[in-house]
Amino acid sequence: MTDTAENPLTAGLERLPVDPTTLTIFGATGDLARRKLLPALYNLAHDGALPERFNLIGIARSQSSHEDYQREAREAIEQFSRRRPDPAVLDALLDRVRYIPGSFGDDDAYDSLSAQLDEFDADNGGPLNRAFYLSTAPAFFPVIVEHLGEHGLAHRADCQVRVIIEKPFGTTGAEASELNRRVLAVFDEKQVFRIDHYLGKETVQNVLAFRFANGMFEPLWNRNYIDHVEITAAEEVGIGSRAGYYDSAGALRDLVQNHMLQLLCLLCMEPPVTFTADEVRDEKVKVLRAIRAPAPDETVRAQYTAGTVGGEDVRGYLEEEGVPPESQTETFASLRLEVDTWRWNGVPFYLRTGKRLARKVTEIAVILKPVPHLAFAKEGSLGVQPNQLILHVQPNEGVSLSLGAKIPGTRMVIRPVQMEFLYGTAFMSQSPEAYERLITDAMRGDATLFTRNDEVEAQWRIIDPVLGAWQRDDPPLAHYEAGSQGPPEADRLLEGDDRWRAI
Ligand SMILES: NC(=O)C1=CN([C@@H]2O[C@H](COP(=O)(O)OP(=O)(O)OC[C@H]3O[C@@H](n4cnc5c(N)ncnc54)[C@H](OP(=O)(O)O)[C@@H]3O)[C@@H](O)[C@H]2O)C=CC1
Ligand SMILES: O=C1O[C@H](COP(=O)(O)O)[C@@H](O)[C@H](O)[C@H]1O
Repeated sequence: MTDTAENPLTAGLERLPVDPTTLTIFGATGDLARRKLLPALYNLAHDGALPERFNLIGIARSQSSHEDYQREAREAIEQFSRRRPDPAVLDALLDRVRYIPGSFGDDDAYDSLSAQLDEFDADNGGPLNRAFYLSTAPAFFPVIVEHLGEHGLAHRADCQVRVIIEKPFGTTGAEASELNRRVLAVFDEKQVFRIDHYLGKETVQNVLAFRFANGMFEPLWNRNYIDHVEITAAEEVGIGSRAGYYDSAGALRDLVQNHMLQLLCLLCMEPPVTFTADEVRDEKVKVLRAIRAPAPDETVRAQYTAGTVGGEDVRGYLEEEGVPPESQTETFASLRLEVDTWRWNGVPFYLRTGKRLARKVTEIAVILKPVPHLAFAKEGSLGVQPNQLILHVQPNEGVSLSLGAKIPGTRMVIRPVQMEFLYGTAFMSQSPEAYERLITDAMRGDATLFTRNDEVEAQWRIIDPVLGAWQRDDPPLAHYEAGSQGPPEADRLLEGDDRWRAI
């Protein structure tokens, strides 16, 4: 694979202009900053996609100096970057990094931040745009936002100020509304960029390209031709060292409320007139509003027990470090949803996600209705199956379509074959990480791939009743062996609609 910049098929496409910016990461020593944000910034620098005048400020609790933090950032980039770092690019990036030790609730930290921002402005010959990335535990989101407001850092007449907020955005609809209220008391909605990193994935954006750049699928894209849809986000990994967060979240909040509902929105939304932030998000909100919350018997929740994943014995969820021995938290969630619109009425959408499943796979499988009549002899048509269109989000990014084809020979015997588009071979390039795209878009002020306040609240409106029922043990928690296809209870949801595709 060639680098994007050197690839004739993609050259020149990455460099949309970004105004000079100072990016501040709150939680700069944390797991997300180290594994994703710093490497994304390096890769943007490598591609020449950062503004010429770009500076980075890290804030966290640890008492480090600028030099210590630059060293930590170098190590994180060397360990996690998708590319082997070029020393010259890395040195130039780190040279513009500063660190402020301090507590998020402490006014001194914001005074130091304000002074450092002014210093960067002065060094760069004038005011730079400011982006504040809240890569912290959610409890700090309102604290930081309010301190930014109190210290006069939320609005500036001479530059753009933006705030990027990590997930989870609330743990219930009520919390999300309250958080929106507190954030929007300080910032205007157009300054706010709520991250859902799935929207930064190339293959997720390709759902829109696939639907709205190809005329041939639109006539089929409705209840007349589509039988049902399966959306899977399966992971091999367990919860790692994130028990503190995960045990209070669970799979429904962690992946369904955000990433999976976003996939569903992109799949179901009506075409926007133009590809602008508010038009795209208006259409997504309409989809969310058309989904009624599922009844308890249209949901499955389950927890993994010990098993084998990728040939390695792994422990069960209750044995994971930091998980309370009685925990009822689900590590697998599955829902049956319907989108009550003219286009989709009666089409079931099945969602499933889980940790410690057989392999990592995220895909959208659109299963079309069977042909109305088979003219072929019975034995020849045994292999005829409804067409399946699979949007492979990860891995093996691409799209495949199953077709019935005649097996070569003297008899009319049919079996399914695959037509495939693979990103790797079609574009001969490695896709950028989601955070590369999202950080650039936020610095450019393009909110198309970020969730709006009403959107996030509409997502919770679907999830809240499920959480309520699950708290009442309805349905009871099921179990599945690590490394398996998930709990057998999930098959019950699909009754009459085939079987889940194998993970
Ligand atoms: N990690 C991941 O893979 C993902 C994380 N997210 C979200 O990103 C956010 C950050 O997650 P993650 O990086 O994992 O969290 P971590 O716990 O690893 O990092 C938290 C950061 O906040 C700092 N911090 C904590 N308390 C304070 C305080 N009182 N004052 C100042 N600094 C403080 C820590 O500083 P110090 O180390 O110096 O104590 C550290 O830099 C969360 O909202 C999470 O949900 C979203 C998707 C994936
Ligand atoms: O947001 C999250 O996503 C990851 C999965 O992301 P992916 O890009 O690897 O598909 C998940 O592991 C994590 O629990 C969740 O918080």
